[in-house]
Amino acid sequence: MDEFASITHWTGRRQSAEWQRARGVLLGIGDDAAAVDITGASDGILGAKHMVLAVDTMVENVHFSSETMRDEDVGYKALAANVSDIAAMGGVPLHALVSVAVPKSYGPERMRRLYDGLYECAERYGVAVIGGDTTSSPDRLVISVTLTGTVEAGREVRRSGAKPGEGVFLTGAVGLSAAGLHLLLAEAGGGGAAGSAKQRLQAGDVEAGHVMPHAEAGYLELIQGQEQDGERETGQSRAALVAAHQRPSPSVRAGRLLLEHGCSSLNDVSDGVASEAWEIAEASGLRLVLRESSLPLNDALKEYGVDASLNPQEWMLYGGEDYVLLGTIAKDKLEEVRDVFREEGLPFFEIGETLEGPVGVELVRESAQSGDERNIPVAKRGYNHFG
Ligand SMILES: Nc1ncnc2c1ncn2[C@@H]1O[C@H](COP(=O)(O)OP(=O)(O)OP(=O)(O)O)[C@@H](O)[C@H]1O
Ligand SMILES: Cc1ncc(C[n+]2csc(CCOP(=O)(O)O)c2C)c(N)n1
Ligand SMILES: [Mg+2]
Repeated sequence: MDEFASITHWTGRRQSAEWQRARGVLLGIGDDAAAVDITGASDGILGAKHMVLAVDTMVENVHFSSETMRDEDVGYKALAANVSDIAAMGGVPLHALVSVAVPKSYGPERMRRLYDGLYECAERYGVAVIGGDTTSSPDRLVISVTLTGTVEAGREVRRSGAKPGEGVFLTGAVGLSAAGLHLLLAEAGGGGAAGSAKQRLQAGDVEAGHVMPHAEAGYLELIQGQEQDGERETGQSRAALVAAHQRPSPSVRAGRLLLEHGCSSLNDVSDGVASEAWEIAEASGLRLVLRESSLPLNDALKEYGVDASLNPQEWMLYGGEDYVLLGTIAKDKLEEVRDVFREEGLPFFEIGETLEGPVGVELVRESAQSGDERNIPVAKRGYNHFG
Protein backbone atom coordinates (compact mmCIF):
# COMPACT_ATOMS: atom_id res chain seq x y z
CA MET A 1 0.00 0.00 0.00
CA ASP A 2 1.47 3.40 -0.92
CA GLU A 3 1.46 6.44 1.32
CA PHE A 4 -1.84 7.89 0.09
CA ALA A 5 -3.65 4.57 0.17
CA SER A 6 -2.31 4.08 3.69
CA ILE A 7 -3.61 7.44 4.90
CA THR A 8 -7.04 6.64 3.47
CA HIS A 9 -6.93 3.18 5.02
CA TRP A 10 -6.25 4.69 8.46
CA THR A 11 -8.50 7.74 8.30
CA GLY A 12 -11.15 7.18 5.59
CA ARG A 13 -14.84 7.19 6.59
CA ARG A 14 -14.08 7.60 10.27
CA GLN A 15 -15.85 10.90 10.92
CA SER A 16 -18.68 12.24 8.75
CA ALA A 17 -18.45 15.66 7.12
CA GLU A 18 -21.47 16.69 9.17
CA TRP A 19 -19.85 15.63 12.46
CA GLN A 20 -16.73 17.57 11.52
CA ARG A 21 -18.74 20.63 10.44
CA ALA A 22 -20.23 20.82 13.93
CA ARG A 23 -16.64 21.37 15.08
CA GLY A 24 -16.12 24.21 12.62
CA VAL A 25 -14.23 22.14 10.03
CA LEU A 26 -14.56 23.65 6.54
CA LEU A 27 -11.96 21.42 4.89
CA GLY A 28 -10.53 18.25 6.40
CA ILE A 29 -8.08 15.60 5.27
CA GLY A 30 -7.14 15.72 1.57
CA ASP A 31 -5.67 19.09 0.69
CA ASP A 32 -2.42 20.87 1.55
CA ALA A 33 -3.92 22.24 4.73
CA ALA A 34 -7.16 22.00 6.65
CA ALA A 35 -9.47 24.99 7.07
CA VAL A 36 -11.53 25.65 10.20
CA ASP A 37 -13.83 28.35 11.49
CA ILE A 38 -13.63 28.28 15.27
CA THR A 39 -16.38 30.86 15.65
CA GLY A 40 -18.70 28.36 13.94
CA ALA A 41 -17.78 25.40 16.16
CA SER A 42 -20.47 24.07 18.49
CA ASP A 43 -18.15 23.93 21.48
CA GLY A 44 -20.51 25.31 24.11
CA ILE A 45 -18.58 28.56 24.36
CA LEU A 46 -20.77 31.63 24.24
CA GLY A 47 -19.34 34.94 23.14
CA ALA A 48 -15.78 35.69 22.16
CA LYS A 49 -13.35 32.78 22.21
CA HIS A 50 -9.67 32.18 21.82
CA MET A 51 -7.82 29.22 20.45
CA VAL A 52 -5.53 27.10 22.62
CA LEU A 53 -3.01 24.77 20.98
CA ALA A 54 -0.92 21.85 22.17
CA VAL A 55 1.38 19.25 20.67
CA ASP A 56 2.63 16.04 22.22
CA THR A 57 4.81 13.25 20.87
CA MET A 58 5.11 9.59 21.78
CA VAL A 59 8.18 7.58 20.83
CA GLU A 60 8.37 3.79 20.84
CA ASN A 61 10.54 2.50 23.69
CA VAL A 62 10.38 5.88 25.43
CA HIS A 63 6.63 6.33 25.96
CA PHE A 64 5.49 2.81 25.15
CA SER A 65 6.72 -0.60 24.08
CA SER A 66 5.10 -3.74 22.71
CA GLU A 67 5.09 -4.98 26.32
CA THR A 68 3.19 -2.06 27.76
CA MET A 69 0.73 -0.95 25.07
CA ARG A 70 -1.30 -2.42 22.23
CA ASP A 71 -1.36 -0.43 19.01
CA GLU A 72 -4.88 0.82 19.80
CA ASP A 73 -3.66 2.11 23.16
CA VAL A 74 -0.81 4.04 21.53
CA GLY A 75 -3.25 5.87 19.25
CA TYR A 76 -5.67 6.52 22.11
CA LYS A 77 -3.05 7.82 24.50
CA ALA A 78 -1.27 9.99 21.90
CA LEU A 79 -4.47 11.99 21.52
CA ALA A 80 -5.52 11.77 25.18
CA ALA A 81 -2.23 13.35 26.34
CA ASN A 82 -3.05 16.38 24.18
CA VAL A 83 -6.67 16.50 25.30
CA SER A 84 -5.31 16.72 28.83
CA ASP A 85 -3.19 19.77 27.93
CA ILE A 86 -6.25 21.54 26.50
CA ALA A 87 -8.23 20.55 29.63
CA ALA A 88 -5.48 22.11 31.74
CA MET A 89 -6.20 25.47 30.10
CA GLY A 90 -9.91 25.10 30.86
CA GLY A 91 -10.54 24.63 27.13
CA VAL A 92 -12.63 22.42 24.85
CA PRO A 93 -10.59 20.21 22.46
CA LEU A 94 -11.57 20.50 18.78
CA HIS A 95 -9.14 19.65 15.97
CA ALA A 96 -6.23 17.22 15.70
CA LEU A 97 -3.35 16.93 13.24
CA VAL A 98 -1.56 13.59 13.46
CA SER A 99 2.04 13.06 12.41
CA VAL A 100 3.40 9.52 12.24
CA ALA A 101 6.83 8.08 11.41
CA VAL A 102 6.21 4.42 10.63
CA PRO A 103 8.78 1.61 10.69
CA LYS A 104 8.50 -1.23 8.15
CA SER A 105 7.56 -3.64 10.91
CA TYR A 106 4.23 -1.83 11.26
CA GLY A 107 2.13 -3.15 8.41
CA PRO A 108 -1.18 -1.54 7.36
CA GLU A 109 -3.19 -3.49 9.92
CA ARG A 110 -1.12 -2.37 12.90
CA MET A 111 -1.41 1.26 11.85
CA ARG A 112 -5.11 0.86 11.26
CA ARG A 113 -5.45 -0.47 14.80
CA LEU A 114 -3.48 2.49 16.08
CA TYR A 115 -5.98 4.76 14.33
CA ASP A 116 -8.89 2.71 15.76
CA GLY A 117 -7.69 3.77 19.21
CA LEU A 118 -7.01 7.32 18.12
CA TYR A 119 -10.50 7.72 16.66
CA GLU A 120 -12.03 6.13 19.75
CA CYS A 121 -10.46 8.88 21.84
CA ALA A 122 -11.44 11.48 19.22
CA GLU A 123 -15.05 10.42 19.41
CA ARG A 124 -15.08 10.39 23.21
CA TYR A 125 -13.78 13.97 23.42
CA GLY A 126 -15.42 15.34 20.26
CA VAL A 127 -12.17 15.92 18.37
CA ALA A 128 -12.19 16.20 14.55
CA VAL A 129 -9.10 14.67 12.94
CA ILE A 130 -8.35 17.12 10.14
CA GLY A 131 -4.90 16.21 8.84
CA GLY A 132 -1.42 15.06 9.55
CA ASP A 133 1.85 13.94 8.07
CA THR A 134 3.25 10.52 7.22
CA THR A 135 6.85 9.42 6.88
CA SER A 136 8.79 6.20 7.21
CA SER A 137 11.04 5.57 10.17
CA PRO A 138 14.14 3.34 10.13
CA ASP A 139 13.36 1.64 13.39
CA ARG A 140 10.77 2.87 15.89
CA LEU A 141 7.28 4.33 15.66
CA VAL A 142 6.87 8.01 16.49
CA ILE A 143 3.46 9.64 16.74
CA SER A 144 2.94 13.33 17.31
CA VAL A 145 -0.48 14.91 17.71
CA THR A 146 -1.22 18.63 17.47
CA LEU A 147 -4.52 19.64 19.02
CA THR A 148 -6.50 22.85 18.93
CA GLY A 149 -9.19 23.87 21.35
CA THR A 150 -11.22 26.88 22.32
CA VAL A 151 -11.71 28.78 25.53
CA GLU A 152 -13.62 31.92 26.55
CA ALA A 153 -11.51 34.88 25.39
CA GLY A 154 -8.95 35.85 28.01
CA ARG A 155 -10.07 33.17 30.46
CA GLU A 156 -7.51 30.44 29.77
CA VAL A 157 -6.31 29.02 33.10
CA ARG A 158 -2.57 29.46 33.50
CA ARG A 159 -0.02 27.96 35.86
CA SER A 160 0.93 31.39 37.07
CA GLY A 161 -2.42 32.40 38.56
CA ALA A 162 -2.21 30.81 42.02
CA LYS A 163 -2.33 33.17 45.04
CA PRO A 164 -1.23 32.54 48.62
CA GLY A 165 -3.95 31.19 50.91
CA GLU A 166 -5.75 29.06 48.32
CA GLY A 167 -6.70 25.38 48.30
CA VAL A 168 -4.82 22.83 46.17
CA PHE A 169 -6.77 20.04 44.50
CA LEU A 170 -6.54 17.06 42.13
CA THR A 171 -9.32 15.99 39.74
CA GLY A 172 -8.50 12.28 39.91
CA ALA A 173 -6.33 9.54 41.29
CA VAL A 174 -2.58 9.67 40.78
CA GLY A 175 0.14 7.03 40.75
CA LEU A 176 -1.98 4.38 39.04
CA SER A 177 -0.41 4.83 35.63
CA ALA A 178 3.14 4.46 36.99
CA ALA A 179 2.11 1.41 39.02
CA GLY A 180 0.42 -0.02 35.91
CA LEU A 181 3.64 0.48 33.97
CA HIS A 182 5.64 -1.19 36.73
CA LEU A 183 3.23 -4.12 36.72
CA LEU A 184 3.29 -4.49 32.92
CA LEU A 185 7.09 -4.42 32.81
CA ALA A 186 7.33 -6.85 35.72
CA GLU A 187 4.92 -9.25 33.97
CA ALA A 188 6.91 -8.93 30.76
CA GLY A 189 9.74 -10.53 32.69
CA GLY A 190 12.42 -8.94 34.77
CA GLY A 191 11.65 -5.52 33.40
CA GLY A 192 10.00 -4.36 36.61
CA ALA A 193 13.13 -3.14 38.25
CA ALA A 194 14.50 -1.58 35.08
CA GLY A 195 11.14 0.00 34.36
CA SER A 196 10.98 1.57 37.75
CA ALA A 197 14.51 2.92 37.64
CA LYS A 198 13.11 6.37 36.98
CA GLN A 199 10.88 6.01 40.00
CA ARG A 200 13.67 5.23 42.42
CA LEU A 201 15.05 7.89 44.65
CA GLN A 202 18.35 9.28 43.62
CA ALA A 203 21.15 8.95 46.17
CA GLY A 204 21.14 12.02 48.33
CA ASP A 205 17.39 12.47 48.41
CA VAL A 206 17.07 10.64 51.69
CA GLU A 207 19.82 12.64 53.39
CA ALA A 208 18.29 15.80 52.02
CA GLY A 209 15.09 14.83 53.84
CA HIS A 210 13.13 14.35 50.65
CA VAL A 211 10.14 12.07 50.49
CA MET A 212 10.92 8.55 51.54
CA PRO A 213 12.18 5.82 49.26
CA HIS A 214 10.37 2.52 48.91
CA ALA A 215 12.76 0.99 51.45
CA GLU A 216 11.71 3.34 54.26
CA ALA A 217 9.04 1.83 56.48
CA GLY A 218 6.42 4.32 57.77
CA TYR A 219 3.88 4.68 55.01
CA LEU A 220 4.18 1.15 53.64
CA GLU A 221 3.93 -0.38 57.12
CA LEU A 222 0.93 1.75 57.83
CA ILE A 223 -0.97 0.49 54.81
CA GLN A 224 0.41 -3.05 55.12
CA GLY A 225 -1.43 -3.48 58.41
CA GLN A 226 -4.70 -3.01 56.58
CA GLU A 227 -6.72 -5.88 55.24
CA GLN A 228 -5.71 -7.50 51.95
CA ASP A 229 -8.27 -8.11 49.25
CA GLY A 230 -8.95 -11.56 47.79
CA GLU A 231 -8.14 -13.05 44.38
CA ARG A 232 -11.01 -11.54 42.42
CA GLU A 233 -10.28 -8.05 43.67
CA THR A 234 -6.62 -8.51 42.82
CA GLY A 235 -7.61 -9.10 39.20
CA GLN A 236 -9.72 -5.97 39.30
CA SER A 237 -6.88 -3.96 40.79
CA ARG A 238 -4.53 -5.11 38.07
CA ALA A 239 -7.06 -4.08 35.43
CA ALA A 240 -7.49 -0.65 37.05
CA LEU A 241 -3.74 0.03 37.05
CA VAL A 242 -3.23 -1.21 33.50
CA ALA A 243 -6.22 0.80 32.24
CA ALA A 244 -4.89 3.94 33.94
CA HIS A 245 -1.62 3.48 32.08
CA GLN A 246 -3.03 2.53 28.68
CA ARG A 247 -6.24 4.58 28.57
CA PRO A 248 -5.96 7.77 30.60
CA SER A 249 -9.15 9.84 31.07
CA PRO A 250 -8.28 13.51 30.73
CA SER A 251 -10.35 15.89 32.89
CA VAL A 252 -12.03 18.03 30.24
CA ARG A 253 -15.37 18.39 32.03
CA ALA A 254 -13.55 19.11 35.29
CA GLY A 255 -11.43 21.77 33.57
CA ARG A 256 -14.53 23.48 32.22
CA LEU A 257 -16.22 23.48 35.64
CA LEU A 258 -13.09 24.80 37.29
CA LEU A 259 -12.79 27.64 34.79
CA GLU A 260 -16.45 28.49 35.32
CA HIS A 261 -15.98 28.59 39.10
CA GLY A 262 -12.88 30.77 38.87
CA CYS A 263 -10.02 28.44 39.74
CA SER A 264 -6.74 30.35 39.71
CA SER A 265 -4.28 27.84 38.21
CA LEU A 266 -4.22 24.45 36.54
CA ASN A 267 -1.56 22.03 35.31
CA ASP A 268 -2.08 18.52 34.02
CA VAL A 269 -0.14 15.70 35.64
CA SER A 270 2.07 14.28 32.89
CA ASP A 271 5.40 14.17 34.74
CA GLY A 272 4.14 13.58 38.30
CA VAL A 273 2.38 15.59 41.04
CA ALA A 274 5.70 16.81 42.50
CA SER A 275 6.91 18.15 39.19
CA GLU A 276 3.59 19.81 38.30
CA ALA A 277 3.25 21.30 41.80
CA TRP A 278 6.72 22.78 41.43
CA GLU A 279 5.72 24.30 38.09
CA ILE A 280 2.72 26.04 39.68
CA ALA A 281 4.80 27.15 42.70
CA GLU A 282 7.49 28.63 40.45
CA ALA A 283 5.16 30.23 37.91
CA SER A 284 3.02 31.76 40.69
CA GLY A 285 5.89 32.57 43.08
CA LEU A 286 4.61 30.81 46.20
CA ARG A 287 4.89 27.82 48.56
CA LEU A 288 2.68 24.86 47.83
CA VAL A 289 2.05 22.63 50.84
CA LEU A 290 0.54 19.19 50.33
CA ARG A 291 -0.90 17.11 53.19
CA GLU A 292 0.25 13.50 53.11
CA SER A 293 -2.93 12.17 54.70
CA SER A 294 -5.02 13.94 52.02
CA LEU A 295 -3.25 12.44 49.01
CA PRO A 296 -5.81 10.12 47.40
CA LEU A 297 -4.38 6.64 47.94
CA ASN A 298 -6.37 4.47 45.57
CA ASP A 299 -7.16 0.91 46.76
CA ALA A 300 -5.68 -0.76 43.68
CA LEU A 301 -2.51 1.26 44.07
CA LYS A 302 -2.23 0.46 47.75
CA GLU A 303 -2.72 -3.22 47.11
CA TYR A 304 -0.11 -3.35 44.37
CA GLY A 305 2.36 -1.39 46.50
CA VAL A 306 1.96 -3.86 49.33
CA ASP A 307 2.30 -6.85 46.94
CA ALA A 308 5.40 -5.42 45.28
CA SER A 309 6.84 -4.08 48.57
CA LEU A 310 7.12 -0.67 47.01
CA ASN A 311 5.95 2.62 48.43
CA PRO A 312 2.95 3.81 46.39
CA GLN A 313 3.67 7.38 47.44
CA GLU A 314 6.64 7.27 45.12
CA TRP A 315 4.30 6.60 42.19
CA MET A 316 1.79 9.19 43.40
CA LEU A 317 4.32 12.01 43.61
CA TYR A 318 6.89 11.12 40.99
CA GLY A 319 5.27 8.62 38.59
CA GLY A 320 3.48 10.75 36.00
CA GLU A 321 1.20 10.06 33.01
CA ASP A 322 -1.89 10.40 35.20
CA TYR A 323 -3.42 13.10 32.99
CA VAL A 324 -5.62 14.49 35.75
CA LEU A 325 -5.52 18.16 36.78
CA LEU A 326 -3.65 19.70 39.68
CA GLY A 327 -4.79 23.20 40.51
CA THR A 328 -5.54 25.95 42.98
CA ILE A 329 -8.70 27.83 43.90
CA ALA A 330 -9.68 30.43 46.51
CA LYS A 331 -10.77 28.68 49.71
CA ASP A 332 -14.15 30.46 49.76
CA LYS A 333 -15.00 28.81 46.43
CA LEU A 334 -14.09 25.30 47.56
CA GLU A 335 -17.49 24.41 48.94
CA GLU A 336 -19.44 25.21 45.78
CA VAL A 337 -16.87 23.40 43.62
CA ARG A 338 -16.96 20.38 45.93
CA ASP A 339 -20.77 20.31 45.57
CA VAL A 340 -20.75 20.68 41.78
CA PHE A 341 -18.20 17.89 41.38
CA ARG A 342 -20.23 15.65 43.67
CA GLU A 343 -23.41 16.37 41.69
CA GLU A 344 -21.66 15.52 38.44
CA GLY A 345 -20.09 12.37 39.89
CA LEU A 346 -16.56 13.67 39.30
CA PRO A 347 -13.68 13.09 41.73
CA PHE A 348 -12.28 16.13 43.53
CA PHE A 349 -9.55 15.76 46.13
CA GLU A 350 -8.44 18.66 48.30
CA ILE A 351 -4.82 17.93 48.99
CA GLY A 352 -3.21 21.07 50.40
CA GLU A 353 -2.84 24.82 50.32
CA THR A 354 -0.71 27.63 48.99
CA LEU A 355 1.25 29.99 51.25
CA GLU A 356 3.40 33.03 50.72
CA GLY A 357 6.96 32.21 49.45
CA PRO A 358 9.75 31.15 49.40
CA VAL A 359 8.96 29.14 46.27
CA GLY A 360 8.85 25.41 46.97
CA VAL A 361 6.74 22.31 47.51
CA GLU A 362 6.37 20.59 50.88
CA LEU A 363 4.56 17.60 52.28
CA VAL A 364 3.04 17.73 55.78
CA ARG A 365 3.57 14.40 57.50
CA GLU A 366 1.73 13.58 60.69
CA SER A 367 3.27 11.08 63.09
CA ALA A 368 0.90 8.17 63.68
CA GLN A 369 2.12 7.88 67.31
CA SER A 370 2.42 11.44 68.57
CA GLY A 371 0.28 13.29 66.06
CA ASP A 372 3.19 15.71 65.61
CA GLU A 373 3.49 17.28 62.19
CA ARG A 374 6.59 18.02 60.19
CA ASN A 375 7.07 19.52 56.76
CA ILE A 376 9.23 17.53 54.36
CA PRO A 377 10.57 19.19 51.21
CA VAL A 378 9.24 17.53 48.05
CA ALA A 379 12.03 16.97 45.54
CA LYS A 380 11.71 18.82 42.26
CA ARG A 381 11.88 15.78 40.08
CA GLY A 382 9.59 13.68 37.93
CA TYR A 383 9.89 12.05 34.57
CA ASN A 384 12.73 13.82 32.76
CA HIS A 385 13.74 12.86 29.22
CA PHE A 386 17.23 14.20 29.70
CA GLY A 387 17.67 13.27 33.35
N1 LIG B 1 -0.89 10.33 9.38
C1 LIG B 1 -1.89 11.09 8.94
N2 LIG B 1 -3.05 11.13 9.63
C2 LIG B 1 -4.07 11.93 9.23
N3 LIG B 1 -4.02 12.68 8.11
C3 LIG B 1 -2.89 12.67 7.38
C4 LIG B 1 -1.77 11.88 7.76
N4 LIG B 1 -0.79 12.07 6.85
C5 LIG B 1 -1.27 12.96 5.96
N5 LIG B 1 -2.53 13.33 6.25
C6 LIG B 1 -3.39 14.24 5.51
O1 LIG B 1 -3.54 13.68 4.22
C7 LIG B 1 -3.54 14.70 3.24
C8 LIG B 1 -2.44 14.43 2.26
O2 LIG B 1 -1.18 14.47 2.93
P1 LIG B 1 0.16 14.82 2.20
O3 LIG B 1 1.26 14.60 3.16
O4 LIG B 1 0.19 14.15 0.90
O5 LIG B 1 -0.08 16.35 1.86
P2 LIG B 1 0.86 17.57 2.09
O6 LIG B 1 0.81 17.95 3.51
O7 LIG B 1 0.47 18.59 1.07
O8 LIG B 1 2.28 17.00 1.72
P3 LIG B 1 3.65 17.79 1.85
O9 LIG B 1 4.18 17.35 3.20
O10 LIG B 1 4.42 17.26 0.70
O11 LIG B 1 3.31 19.25 1.78
C9 LIG B 1 -3.37 16.02 3.98
O12 LIG B 1 -4.66 16.54 4.21
C10 LIG B 1 -2.76 15.62 5.29
O13 LIG B 1 -3.10 16.56 6.30
C1 LIG C 1 8.03 1.67 28.06
C2 LIG C 1 7.87 2.88 28.95
N1 LIG C 1 8.90 3.27 29.73
C3 LIG C 1 8.76 4.36 30.52
C4 LIG C 1 7.60 5.06 30.55
C5 LIG C 1 7.42 6.24 31.51
N2 LIG C 1 7.30 7.54 30.87
C6 LIG C 1 7.64 7.79 29.61
S1 LIG C 1 7.34 9.41 29.17
C7 LIG C 1 6.76 9.79 30.71
C8 LIG C 1 6.31 11.18 31.09
C9 LIG C 1 5.41 11.86 30.11
O1 LIG C 1 6.05 12.07 28.88
P1 LIG C 1 6.18 13.51 28.20
O2 LIG C 1 6.87 14.42 29.20
O3 LIG C 1 6.99 13.30 26.97
O4 LIG C 1 4.78 13.96 27.90
C10 LIG C 1 6.81 8.67 31.53
C11 LIG C 1 6.38 8.64 32.96
C12 LIG C 1 6.56 4.61 29.71
N3 LIG C 1 5.36 5.24 29.65
N4 LIG C 1 6.72 3.51 28.93
MG1 LIG D 1 0.92 19.58 30.19
